[in-house]
Amino acid sequence: MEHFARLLKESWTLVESDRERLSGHFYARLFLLDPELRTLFPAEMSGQGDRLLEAIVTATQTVDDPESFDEYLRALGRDHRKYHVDPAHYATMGVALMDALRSTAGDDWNLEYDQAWRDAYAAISAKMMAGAENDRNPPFWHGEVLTHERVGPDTAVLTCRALQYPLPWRAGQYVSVEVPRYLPRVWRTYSVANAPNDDNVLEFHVRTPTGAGWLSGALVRRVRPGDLLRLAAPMGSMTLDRSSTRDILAVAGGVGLAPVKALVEELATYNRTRWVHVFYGARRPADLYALPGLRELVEAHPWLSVTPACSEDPDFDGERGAVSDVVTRYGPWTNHDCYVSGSARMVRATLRALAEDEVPPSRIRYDTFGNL
Ligand SMILES: NC(=O)C1=CN([C@@H]2O[C@H](COP(=O)(O)OP(=O)(O)OC[C@H]3O[C@@H](n4cnc5c(N)ncnc54)[C@H](O)[C@@H]3O)[C@@H](O)[C@H]2O)C=CC1
Repeated sequence: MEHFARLLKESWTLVESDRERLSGHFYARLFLLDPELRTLFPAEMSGQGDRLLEAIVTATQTVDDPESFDEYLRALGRDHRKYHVDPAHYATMGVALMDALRSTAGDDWNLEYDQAWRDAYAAISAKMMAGAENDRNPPFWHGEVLTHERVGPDTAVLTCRALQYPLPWRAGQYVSVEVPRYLPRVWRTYSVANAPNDDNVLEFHVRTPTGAGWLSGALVRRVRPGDLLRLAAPMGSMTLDRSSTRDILAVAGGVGLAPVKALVEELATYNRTRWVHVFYGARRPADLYALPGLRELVEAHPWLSVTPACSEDPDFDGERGAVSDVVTRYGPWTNHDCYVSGSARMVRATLRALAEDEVPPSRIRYDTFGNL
């Protein structure tokens, strides 16, 4: 297995710096092999298109740890049902991937590399197909927007009800979202900001700093109550371990508060014994949109404390600085279960702080949507 993983990583270095060419070749080949596949992708390919290749490559690079990535790949397979991907498509994608790798790598590509990628792709696609096949849920749910509130110039909190079928997510997980009316076939992941409930209602917190994020832009600025969304495949491992008796540290940056709020709501249904400390960082006080709701939860639950922090307001009447630094000031957190949610850089900084406190990695849960 070590040799196999080394071959994959070594060969990846031949194409890594030429991602654009790899991606261009992959999609050109894919659509030539099966022109029908083009209809599964959005009209505007930049950004979205790369996600497929990205997912394949990420999975291939993690093949040396098959146990821990088994569930990830199955979930990815379940998630891909929303694109109406079938087993024949997986075979076509494999051919396009191999062609793209060979032509981008050039003369240094060899037979050993070729075999390693073919084996890796076969293993990954088999797991993804198994995940898709065993999924009893629909490929996606329709969700009707119930409420939409602008809580800042760039930020919205919205709720929607999944229609027809129950949507079984766990507190802390994320789902894929599409807004067919404005951006058909463009899917992005968002953490669900509330705990599962009998009403099948999901809450999302979305922020889009000026100019960034098509889908987030539509969710913040265009979506209205009554609009239909599509939701797919709950994923992610930032979930509660109910068997643990350790106290909890949750660190959230900006709208990274969403999954943390869901976890706290879930804890409110059964916790009596674990202290739960939430650190909630934002740039300015006006960005702490969720603070009033959190304060209500603190009033209701004696085991909960919330510490807000502002990183860009030297006059803030509370903790100042990046939330990762603030957490360090309150530590050590060595004996806590830790949850971290925010931008990739915020997560990285917080993981470093927790490593200094010697928190065992197995007690830290996080999901990032960007590369760490
Ligand atoms: N499950 C998850 O991990 C989730 C992650 N997110 C991500 O969270 C991010 C939130 O973005 P915004 O609301 O714009 O937050 P932001 O960029 O305004 O940052 C909020 C706070 O996070 C901390 N922070 C940011 N960059 C940092 C750095 N380099 N080092 C240390 N601390 C840092 C600071 O305390 C800052 O005040 C997005 O990237 C979003 O994709 C959102 C929801 C769920």
